[in-house]
Amino acid sequence: MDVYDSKDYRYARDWMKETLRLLDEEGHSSTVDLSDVYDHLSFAEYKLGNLKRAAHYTRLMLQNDPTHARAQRNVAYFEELIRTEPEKYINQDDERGEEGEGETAESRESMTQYERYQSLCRGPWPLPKEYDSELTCFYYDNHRTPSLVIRPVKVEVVFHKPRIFMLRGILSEREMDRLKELAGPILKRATAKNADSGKDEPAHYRISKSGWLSSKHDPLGYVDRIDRRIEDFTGLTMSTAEQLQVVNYGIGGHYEPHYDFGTDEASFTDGKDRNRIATVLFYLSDVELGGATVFPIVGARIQPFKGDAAFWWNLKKSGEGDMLTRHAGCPVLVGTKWGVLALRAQALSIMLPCLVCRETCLETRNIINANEFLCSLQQVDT
Ligand SMILES: O=C(O)CCC(=O)C(=O)O
Ligand SMILES: [Fe+2]
Repeated sequence: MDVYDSKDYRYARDWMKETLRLLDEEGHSSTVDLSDVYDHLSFAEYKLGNLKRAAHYTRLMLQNDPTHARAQRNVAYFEELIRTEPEKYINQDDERGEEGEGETAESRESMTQYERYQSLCRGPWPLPKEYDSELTCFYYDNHRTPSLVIRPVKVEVVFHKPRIFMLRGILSEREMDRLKELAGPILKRATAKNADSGKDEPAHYRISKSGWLSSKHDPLGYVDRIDRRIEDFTGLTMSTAEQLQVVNYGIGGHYEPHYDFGTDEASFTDGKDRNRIATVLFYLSDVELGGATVFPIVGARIQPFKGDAAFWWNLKKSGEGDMLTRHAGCPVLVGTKWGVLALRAQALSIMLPCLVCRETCLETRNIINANEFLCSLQQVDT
């Protein structure tokens, strides 16, 4: 019961419910104790804040074993909490009853964030009707950079709020092979910042291997060339960008919903005054099953296609984080997933006046480009 021991109660609940389903389908099992399953299920629901369900499973446990003293005490305890503090203990999950019924637009509305993530990982949601006439595709060049003029980027707008762009066929087979080759020796279990300790540590919500690609280790110049291509089409300077990050997910690998921009004050007050304005996520592989990139708040879903990249702005023109950009990498079910992340940071103090008013930034090359890109791709604040 790894998920249970690691306090991953949502998954623990899913496993327990699957056990119940199998017991129901296959009849009695000599190895699985039904009371034990209800006991774990009840505790998981309790930890998830669903007291009505927790009480329900404990009652089922009592049906199986009416003398179970702890179960008797727990039912009384849950009932007392539901009676005295319903606003605290009856949440959306409880009100909706058991999940698993067919999804509708309405039921999606009332899902928790995490359930939206899970649902989108299972399959796409229909796009809002008003998108029909708005999703477009076009070739993009900036009329200036020779490599772009010769080979414009094929852009497809796949979502509007927030704007999500797909850059089709942006990497060649040779480039992708080279990136994977460079990644081989540097891939390590990915880490994330632990909010309590402030340290980078492996985390259950991010299961993958990753590594930073330095152009120093690439005498053939592939990394530099890709970095420059990003600079050319976004206009965002490489000088404040992070190194390219290769990510590799095996079966079950995933990255739960998060923001790419810094949400804490420290991101703005560490003297650097910068934040991750945009994300480019290159896909170096197709994924046989699973592995989509999803945006649970807005219901967007991107299926990885080898050679394509997804691009979105993390910050609004005001420099504030765009809260609609919360996104996740879904669990890979069959196959492996390779990606390269290019996170672009921009010093906000010099960027903001330029994004608001084009005329004020004529001297700064990268800023002018960023502004043009914003305009030409009709970046809109939401
Ligand atoms: O793998 C994905 O689809 C998303 C990865 C991601 O969001 C990240 O690494 O920040
Ligand atoms: Fe991300």
